[in-house]
Amino acid sequence: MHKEKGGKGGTIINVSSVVALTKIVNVPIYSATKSGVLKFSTSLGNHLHYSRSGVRIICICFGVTNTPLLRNLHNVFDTSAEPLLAKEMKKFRTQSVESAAKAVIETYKQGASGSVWISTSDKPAMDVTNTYDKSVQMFDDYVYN
Ligand SMILES: NC(=O)C1=CN([C@@H]2O[C@H](COP(=O)(O)OP(=O)(O)OC[C@H]3O[C@@H](n4cnc5c(N)ncnc54)[C@H](O)[C@@H]3O)[C@@H](O)[C@H]2O)C=CC1
Ligand SMILES: CC/C=C\C[C@H](O)C(=O)/C=C/C=C/C=C\C=C\[C@@H](O)C/C=C\CCC(=O)O
Repeated sequence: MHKEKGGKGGTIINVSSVVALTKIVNVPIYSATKSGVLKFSTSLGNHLHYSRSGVRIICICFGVTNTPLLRNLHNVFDTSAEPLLAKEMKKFRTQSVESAAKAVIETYKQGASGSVWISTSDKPAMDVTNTYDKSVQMFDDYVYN
């Protein structure tokens, strides 16, 4: 896909989770992987890369979605975390896969490279790039000033 490698550009939509954006702390490895996806996407989607590659990189963070993944959670995570996990997950309205699919289409139509989206609780997909950027900017201010 990379323009400098003879490709025509394109779009990659990476799948992360609301665990990467919220205070959920009881699934450390899962959180690490989803945070990695988020940071990888925002970094690779940056205009410096995008202007060369022509490949738009978008990250979508799903809330609890009614897929087979949810149907057998026993022994997937640390079993001691299961009760807390069950409690955390009840805070979300489980959304349909149709809502998740619509959200992916919306991000494909509207998403800028490096953008971050949330799809949760059957609500329309929301572009949260500005909020995400602002939170990062707050850390930048602390680190660089
Ligand atoms: N269901 C949910 O509530 C949420 C899911 N996600 C993420 O969405 C993504 C998809 O999850 P679901 O559709 O819910 O799960 P799922 O378990 O329903 O589907 C996962 C699919 O990945 C395939 N797969 C597994 N390992 C593979 C491999 N090594 N190579 C190729 N394919 C492989 C499986 O065969 C399966 O079809 C995951 O990254 C998950 O972490 C994120 C937030 C919420
Ligand atoms: C508390 C989470 C609530 C909502 C987040 C969101 O809906 C979500 O991402 C749901 C995920 C459900 C995942 C179910 C199974 C995952 C399987 C593996 O990929 C787990 C990987 C590592 C487990 C080890 C660990 O993190 O402790």
